[in-house]
Amino acid sequence: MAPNKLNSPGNTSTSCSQAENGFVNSFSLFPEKAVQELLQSPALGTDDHLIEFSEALRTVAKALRRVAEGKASAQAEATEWKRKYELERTRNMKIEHAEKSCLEHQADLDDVRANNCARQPTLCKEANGQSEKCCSSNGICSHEVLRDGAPDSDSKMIKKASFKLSWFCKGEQSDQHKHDIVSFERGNITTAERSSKQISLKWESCPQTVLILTKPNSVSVQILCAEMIRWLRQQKNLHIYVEPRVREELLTESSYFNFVETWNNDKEVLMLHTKVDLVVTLGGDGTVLWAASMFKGPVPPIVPFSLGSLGFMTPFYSEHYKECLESILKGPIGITLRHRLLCHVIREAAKNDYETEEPMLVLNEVTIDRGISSFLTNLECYCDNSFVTCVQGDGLILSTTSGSTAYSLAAGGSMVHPQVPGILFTPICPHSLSFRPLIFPEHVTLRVQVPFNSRSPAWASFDGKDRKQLAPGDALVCSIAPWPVPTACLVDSTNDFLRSIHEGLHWNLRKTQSFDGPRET
Ligand SMILES: NC(=O)c1ccc[n+]([C@@H]2O[C@H](COP(=O)([O-])OP(=O)(O)OC[C@H]3O[C@@H](n4cnc5c(N)ncnc54)[C@H](O)[C@@H]3O)[C@@H](O)[C@H]2O)c1
Ligand SMILES: Nc1ncnc2c1ncn2[C@@H]1O[C@H](COP(=O)(O)OP(=O)(O)OP(=O)(O)O)[C@@H](O)[C@H]1O
Repeated sequence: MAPNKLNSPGNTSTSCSQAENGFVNSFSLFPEKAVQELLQSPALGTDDHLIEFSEALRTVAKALRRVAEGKASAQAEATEWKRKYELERTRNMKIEHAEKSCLEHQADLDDVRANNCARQPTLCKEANGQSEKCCSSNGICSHEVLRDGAPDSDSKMIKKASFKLSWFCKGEQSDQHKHDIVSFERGNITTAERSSKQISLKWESCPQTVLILTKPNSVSVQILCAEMIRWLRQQKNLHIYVEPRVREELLTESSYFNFVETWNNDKEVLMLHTKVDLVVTLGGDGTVLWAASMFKGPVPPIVPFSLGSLGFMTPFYSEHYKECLESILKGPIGITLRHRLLCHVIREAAKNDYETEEPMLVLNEVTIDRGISSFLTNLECYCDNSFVTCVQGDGLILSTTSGSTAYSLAAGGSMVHPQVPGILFTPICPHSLSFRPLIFPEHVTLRVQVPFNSRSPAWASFDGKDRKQLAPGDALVCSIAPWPVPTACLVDSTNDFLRSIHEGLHWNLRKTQSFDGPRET
């Protein structure tokens, strides 16, 4: 009989194995459910037309699924092109800047240096020794020019300090970032020296402008901030930038702080990276996240002072700020290059694939969760257009390795050294016993799609902030951003990371077993 044909073991097992693999999709669910409901009705159970109707619906569902997959793949491709375009634009801008700086550099250098050295005799000795190497083909140089009509009369034009990054491999210094090179000479596959050992930043000209970012509503932070500004101005003659809120607080305390600079609008914030040589944060990890979020492109080196309860990214002790800053301003500085994720929300309602919202950059993670809804999230995940899985649970965390000790860790993800390039894929309370977290390599593009049959919308949040609703059909596409966050190390990136998990998490703390007991003979 026809209903038996539908309920035949063959048919049931096919739909079951699809469901187990997470392949049941938004379109195929509706017709099956509808048909089952119809079949449950005794009056219609034997109607052959219904069977035909259900098959027709299945065909339509299949076609719709193909359309959805095609659209998703086009979206991912468009995002990838957009990313490549942004990379190319950044690269061209860098080349343009470098060329411009090289020309101006020679002419201006003597002038500016003479000025600066008069103010900072000790700092410049070393930098002057390095100046000839500036713009050399080895290492990465940085010079940006500020023409802002700054209030200070002697600073009509402040040259952003240039620096060079070098990678230390096997205790030796290497000017160039060594990429992993696979050799296959005579049929033997070997890899060259691994890249990205300790990274060292050496100033080629003196840092002149410091941005200080502070955790709000903290008296101890306010006091330290004022003290640090006085010291940086009086002892180092540096230009200081703070947030508008902090400038107001400082001026309420004393008119002495009139020289402290700030910005008036978001446009000026976007240009901060061209003015600031160094960022100092006073707070906890949240203040480092805040600092990173202010830079939508390149980020100046950040020196994070610890004034919170937990500090995974804040290795510097505020009590010793003078010694720390002396040594940072002099250089060289150990650097942890922390990767960020570039996230695009792509709306189903968008008229074309290029109509995307402003991309978001995260240093820790982007979380897609169920928000206040009591339903399971249902998220289809793809990696470079290959189906990964369907997340049914409270949500999913896509985390950087720096964020691996934050929310991802609490959701069962592994802790990963921040210098490892990769994207952690960590489910939140998955309703499945076998959903272990994954780590993807740095070059992939991940896409998380809310299927059309989802019972509720999902919510994306970026480093725990800026929640955005994802309606059925909307997707979040994310990949590693081209602008990492360079944070200064107290010792080096490995030592700082291990110290943070030992001190912050008491990782693997256990009383040592005593010698006094049974022994293997
Ligand atoms: N269940 C959880 O563990 C949980 C839940 C929500 C958010 N978070 C984390 O909080 C972060 C936002 O931090 P915030 O300070 O603005 O909010 P917050 O003030 O709520 O602090 C969250 C805590 O996470 C810690 N933290 C932040 N980044 C970290 C990192 N990279 N490694 C280890 N610990 C880290 C902070 O020190 C702080 O103790 C989010 O990015 C997310 O990772 C964690
Ligand atoms: N300059 C800032 N402006 C606005 N918000 C900020 C700023 N700096 C930090 N925050 C926010 O304040 C919150 C607390 O900051 P932070 O984590 O640095 O301090 P904390 O909570 O005392 O540290 P810990 O979590 O280690 O105890 C975070 O949510 C962060 O995003």
